[in-house]
Amino acid sequence: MKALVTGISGFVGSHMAEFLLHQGVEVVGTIRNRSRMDHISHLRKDIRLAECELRDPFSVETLIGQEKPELIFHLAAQSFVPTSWNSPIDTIHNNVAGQVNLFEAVRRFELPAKIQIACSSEEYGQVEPEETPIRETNPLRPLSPYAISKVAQDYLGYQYFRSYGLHVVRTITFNHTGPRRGENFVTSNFAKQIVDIEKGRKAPVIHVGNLEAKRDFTDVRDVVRGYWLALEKGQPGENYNIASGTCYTIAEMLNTLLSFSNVDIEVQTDPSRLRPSDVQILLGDYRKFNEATGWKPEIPFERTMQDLLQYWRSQP
Ligand SMILES: C[C@H]1O[C@H](OP(=O)(O)OP(=O)(O)OC[C@H]2O[C@@H](n3cnc4c(=O)[nH]c(N)nc43)[C@H](O)[C@@H]2O)[C@@H](O)[C@@H](O)C1=O
Repeated sequence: MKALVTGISGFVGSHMAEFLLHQGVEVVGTIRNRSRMDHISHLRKDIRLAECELRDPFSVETLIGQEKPELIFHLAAQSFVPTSWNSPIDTIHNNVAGQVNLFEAVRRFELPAKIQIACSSEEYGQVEPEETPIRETNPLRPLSPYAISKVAQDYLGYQYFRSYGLHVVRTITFNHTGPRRGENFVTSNFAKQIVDIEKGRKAPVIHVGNLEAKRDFTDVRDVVRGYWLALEKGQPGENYNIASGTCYTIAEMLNTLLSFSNVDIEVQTDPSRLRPSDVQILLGDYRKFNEATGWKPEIPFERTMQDLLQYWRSQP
């Protein structure tokens, strides 16, 4: 069995590759010439890398024609919400055109591949507290250009299934974190600041944005197991929430991290970390996915937070 992982050098891509190798699957991953390789350096002898610019139809067609994978995990994306306000067109182009190119190449070669696409809980956007836990039937009220790009990816998945019968399974993943999470994202950002304080590299002040927002965090290792199950047991054309079913305020998440450290810190709001509009609450209902695949989260939030701190402590 051969799997293609787009964005293999990224946070989720590297965990996906590890999971697939454990299943005995042959792994090919896409990178770009500016990709950082540190997340996959330990896997280099076990995986194959292909340079591919997903925004370039020719590049994607060449890759798909050469590799003809049976499974595709489409994880490559511009995934940081604040960047999408600074460069909205780039985010939309990158995320949407990349996926269209992939679908068109699969279609052109009539490849019977199963394709998982990484959609996002950001698509739900403005959710009222009484509308939680969020089901797949909730309305979509996206609040950022990133969220718009994910709505487009999501509905393109639906449309290519309906129009051409592509085996597309849409996973709507809520926040996920764990070792190797990029330092821009809130869990890693706070964990790294704590470790910098522990190591005496930084004054004991943590800079934060909106601490009131509520997020539903799943461990990345549970998420990639979900992506595998989505292709093994999920129905083509369907969408599935992948979530923990519990949410914390960002302040609670910070306190959990701090409970595993002995630094004394001051918390300071940095206005540049506040967003033009922030999704206030994301709390997912994963029953549909559980019924289809048997998936449920296994790694407790506290362990994820501990592992994340350990990751940053182990970095030079
Ligand atoms: C499902 C979804 O999940 C992620 O999107 P996100 O929720 O925007 O993730 P984040 O870690 O940037 O922010 C989480 C919350 O934390 C608040 N917050 C407070 N203070 C800071 C802060 O200092 N930095 C950051 N980054 N956020 C902060 C911030 O305002 C927001 O309310 C991506 O994986 C995305 O790709 C995706 O699909």
